[in-house]
Amino acid sequence: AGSFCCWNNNRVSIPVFNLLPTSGRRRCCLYSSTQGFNQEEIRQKLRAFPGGSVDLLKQDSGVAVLTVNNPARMNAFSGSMMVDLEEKVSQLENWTEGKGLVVRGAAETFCSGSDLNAVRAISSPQDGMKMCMFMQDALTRLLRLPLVSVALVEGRALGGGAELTTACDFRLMATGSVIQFVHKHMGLVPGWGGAARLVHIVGSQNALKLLGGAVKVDPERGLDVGLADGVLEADEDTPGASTPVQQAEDWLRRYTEGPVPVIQAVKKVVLAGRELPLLEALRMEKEVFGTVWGAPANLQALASKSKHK
Ligand SMILES: CCC(=O)SCCNC(=O)CCNC(=O)[C@H](O)C(C)(C)COP(=O)(O)OP(=O)(O)OC[C@H]1O[C@@H](n2cnc3c(N)ncnc32)[C@H](O)[C@@H]1OP(=O)(O)O
Repeated sequence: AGSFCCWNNNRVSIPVFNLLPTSGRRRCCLYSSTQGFNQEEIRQKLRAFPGGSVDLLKQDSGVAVLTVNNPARMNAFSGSMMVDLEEKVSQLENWTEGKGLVVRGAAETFCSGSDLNAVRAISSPQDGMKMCMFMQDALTRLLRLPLVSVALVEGRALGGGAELTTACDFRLMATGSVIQFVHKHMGLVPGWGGAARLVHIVGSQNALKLLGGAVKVDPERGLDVGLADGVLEADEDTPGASTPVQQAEDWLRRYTEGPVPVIQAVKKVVLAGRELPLLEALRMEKEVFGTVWGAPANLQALASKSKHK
């Protein structure tokens, strides 16, 4: 109880996430050893390609900032950064006070995908698939966090960087930024789950256009196809103007304002609706409903006789 399953390939059932209670959440992997997935072995292989970091700042406001930090390589993901990412996702899975998450890149650019130096060194299909499973697992768990997440896209989000934006609930694009699934130009397709998520976000027709054409998506086009949820205007000339991260946090506030259990419950019911067949989603909704019905926020709202004008 308290979790549900998906991925019945090879008759393996994988817990998706735990709903009750929020504390002591169990970490779960998308793949198991039956599919050749040994997380510790892959971690060790990835650590052989160091450089950069993925940094997590958890704030008292309940909104965390996750920064992809490798500016010398336009925030490309080294192997050790993939391990960092997975570790930071684990920390967020256990963050009971969390409500929101901003995912960004250091030095005013988002992420240029996987580090091509590492890619060259692990170009065997077997190793590539292991890296792919590791990143699919980390990014699926990122999207399934009971936090409302937004990718703050400044500069470029290329290849795996574009895939990372799809592992957030929302995407905010800064003026002049570009999201581009450049995989076709690299003789590849997305492997970090980016294609599957893109279809959910923009529909299969648009996904085919964006992947098949390796289209440069600027903010205008992003809004048009539904990949972007908002555009941040540059405001460098105004003294005291808020930074892009502050702007992203302000934008997110409309969804994260309120008690932690309620915000987390909202994300959970939406996630259930997005990932589960209807009957299972309805059951899950009932379970989550049970956690908020008669809970302090609900009782307080009833006592205050609030009107929704
Ligand atoms: C999952 C599949 C994948 O993600 S495959 C990887 C997809 N990504 C790419 O192919 C990105 C290739 N890089 C580029 O197109 C350009 O570097 C971009 C990002 C447009 C930036 O161009 P520009 O502003 O001219 O800077 P630059 O090329 O001089 O780059 C600065 C330094 O960063 C490096 N860099 C950039 N991207 C990567 C990467 N993905 N892996 C490793 N290094 C990368 C560049 O090589 C350059 O380094 P250096 O200064 O020459 O030492």
